[in-house]
Amino acid sequence: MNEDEMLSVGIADLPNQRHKIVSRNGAALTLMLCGESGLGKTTFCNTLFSTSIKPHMDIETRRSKHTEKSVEIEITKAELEEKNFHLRLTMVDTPGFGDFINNTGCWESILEFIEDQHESYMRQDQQPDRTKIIDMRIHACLYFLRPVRNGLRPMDLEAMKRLCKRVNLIPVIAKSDMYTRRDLAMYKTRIAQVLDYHQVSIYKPSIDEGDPVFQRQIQGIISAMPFAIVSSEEDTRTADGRIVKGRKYPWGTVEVESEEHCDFKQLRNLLIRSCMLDLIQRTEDIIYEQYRQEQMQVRQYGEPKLRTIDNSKFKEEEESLRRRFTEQVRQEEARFRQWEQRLIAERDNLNKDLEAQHVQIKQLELEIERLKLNSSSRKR
Ligand SMILES: Nc1nc2c(ncn2[C@@H]2O[C@H](COP(=O)(O)OP(=O)(O)OP(=O)(O)O)[C@@H](O)[C@H]2O)c(=O)[nH]1
Repeated sequence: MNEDEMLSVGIADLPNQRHKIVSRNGAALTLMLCGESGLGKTTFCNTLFSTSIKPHMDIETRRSKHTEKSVEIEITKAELEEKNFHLRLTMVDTPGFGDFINNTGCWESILEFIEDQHESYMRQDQQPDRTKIIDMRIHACLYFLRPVRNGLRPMDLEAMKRLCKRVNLIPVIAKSDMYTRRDLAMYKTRIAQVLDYHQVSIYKPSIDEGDPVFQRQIQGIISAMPFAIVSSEEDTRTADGRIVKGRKYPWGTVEVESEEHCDFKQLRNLLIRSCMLDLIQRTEDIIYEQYRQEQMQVRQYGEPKLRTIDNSKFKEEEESLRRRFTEQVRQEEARFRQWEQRLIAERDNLNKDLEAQHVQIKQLELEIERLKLNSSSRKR
């Protein structure tokens, strides 16, 4: 035993114990992919984990989904292992999101799903036996963007405004190989400005003050936000003969992993290497805690969740039904009013006839009276 060991009580060994526990238990990460169809969500997911976790949707299913007019929730689970560390991964896709001409409120079913996971966890946490808790709380929502001249489409802004309160929101510019360097830089600046102006709080990793290497890494990640990504499941050969994941064009190869070409590497660092624990911890300590506190203020123990958000698609249908019903009632009322007026007019006519006949009878009666008087005076 050296002098240092003799003097210390052993607290410094705690990180090693922690490391052993975490290595043994592995981790569970739940990611949500949000964004309109065809922006490369499936490709990104498979590129990120270098396996075919998510199958691509075939054209026919994609086409039929476009006519369904609803946002679905599609869950894919996978177990990944690297150097004896197990990651239980859950990917939540949202087919149908933002795919329609009128996308009003399409974020609501997604928001409801996210809140339902907090709710489900809260309910299980209130039970006496908490050994079998199923935790599907979303640790990060990757929001795939198709940028426009002034930064963001109104729908994306509205959706992100709501999502950022319930989940670690990470906006990404999808298929960034489609834009020139200049346009991409402009989009990045504008998106950041718009998000800032509208107070959409996107996820920012916390910087560990003590570790300068880690600090530099995190600063690199933050400065790359919003990430502009390129994904590809294909291996391609570069001009200098390397085999890389990339997209081949007549003018050259876009390398997924090159920081010169896109921010894929920074995003992967954030999600898997540097900030996975921070994402999980922030979900638990800040986002879930806020949800729990809000609910506890308006509900009593065991009371079901107040469903303030109804699916807007149903709301629209309900509204149009209500309008149709009101219109039908209005038409029927007008028909009855006409019918009533006709009846009243007919009654008035009949009354007039009756009155005329009454007058006629009275005259005849008078005539009879007069004739009677005449005949009796003649007899006398
Ligand atoms: N240029 C370019 N194309 C991409 C990129 N990522 C994916 N793609 C292509 O875009 C098409 C759609 O990709 P998917 O990954 O199926 O898109 P998705 O968002 O999952 O679409 P849905 O399955 O309809 O929800 C495929 O042909 C991909 O090869 C990218 O970064 N750049």
